[in-house]
Amino acid sequence: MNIQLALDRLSREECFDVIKETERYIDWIEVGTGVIKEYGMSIIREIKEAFPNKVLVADMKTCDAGRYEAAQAFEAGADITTVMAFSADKTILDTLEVARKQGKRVMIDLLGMTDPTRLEELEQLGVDLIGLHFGKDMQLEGEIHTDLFNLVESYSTFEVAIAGGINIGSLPDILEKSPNTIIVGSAISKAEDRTEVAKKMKGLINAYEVNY
Ligand SMILES: O=C(CO)[C@H](O)[C@H](O)COP(=O)(O)O
Repeated sequence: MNIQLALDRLSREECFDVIKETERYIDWIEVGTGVIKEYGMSIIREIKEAFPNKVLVADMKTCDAGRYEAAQAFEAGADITTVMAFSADKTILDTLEVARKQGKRVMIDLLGMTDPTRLEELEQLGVDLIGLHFGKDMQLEGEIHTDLFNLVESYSTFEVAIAGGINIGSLPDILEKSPNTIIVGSAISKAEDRTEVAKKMKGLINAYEVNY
């Protein structure tokens, strides 16, 4: 099970600080949408150059012009780019094609998605990696719940990531659902001792995997 460190609402310098302080305990690095909007593709390039052995996720949240945006992200060094589940099928197919040609991947972000038939369609389109997502603004009114997994429980073909305010308190319930990747942003990046929080979260994951 991977930890994907999400870098959101951080300056360029803070992004590097957070990675350096936690790199022993994280597997994937996500350059957040807001950070990409602030610094452009150059921050993806710089982070990949500095940490070439980490899988780099560009949280592009693409919803149109898929071919162009996927190429942009991959050219900058991303290994995975994100595309919204509500996008047109053509957008999703185009991004998957660009990814396949370059040996890269697309993560489909299910933010706001409640329609199980869309999952069926995504599977038929060839999607293999999806992100369950309890959004930042939704977090102001509640907490992530494992009900999110209901959307994908009848599918064994998807590799599943999950995001949305996951912290040390909510991690044990999430672990019970055995996602492939746990995306953690503010619980680590805004912590006083980031190293300690990342270490504890990785420790909980390792302990769960040993006993599973
Ligand atoms: O995609 C995102 C926001 O749209 C974040 O990367 C994701 O929600 C993880 O961050 P946090 O743990 O702070 O919620």
